[in-house]
Amino acid sequence: MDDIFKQLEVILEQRKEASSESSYVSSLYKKGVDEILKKIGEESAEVIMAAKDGVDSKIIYEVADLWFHTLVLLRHKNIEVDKIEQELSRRFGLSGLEEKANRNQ
Ligand SMILES: N=c1c2ncn([C@@H]3O[C@H](COP(=O)(O)OP(=O)(O)OP(=O)(O)O)[C@@H](O)[C@H]3O)c2ncn1[C@@H]1O[C@H](COP(=O)(O)O)[C@@H](O)[C@H]1O
Repeated sequence: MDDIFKQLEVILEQRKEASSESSYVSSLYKKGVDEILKKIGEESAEVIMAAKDGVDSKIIYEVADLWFHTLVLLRHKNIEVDKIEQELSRRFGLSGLEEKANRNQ
């Protein structure tokens, strides 16, 4: 699962050098962080509307759009996906869930 995030991370880094005419991501970088944040806002609203509609396929589609644009933001800020994984792992450990999960294995 996290493999796709890592693969996308590589492509999103490469897009910093690409021409904006051929690449959506490159054009977003060129428009600047406010445009990336705007997309995240729009995609968040679309996730909410999809969840209200209650159609699973729409929710999946919109969450993919939201996660994708969040990955673009992270790459723009040079924050690695690993850092998010580490933060979630830290919280998992803090909550004692890790211990419980290990006990149930
Ligand atoms: N996963 C995605 C991805 N998900 C969503 N999008 C784009 O994000 C935009 C979402 O915007 P909206 O939901 O508002 O939909 P829209 O109305 O069609 O788009 P707009 O006209 O509003 O921009 C669309 O233009 C989608 O094409 C993506 N664009 C690219 N990728 C990945 O990023 C890689 C690099 O993309 P390029 O930079 O385009 O080569 C690709 O190989 C893909 O793997």
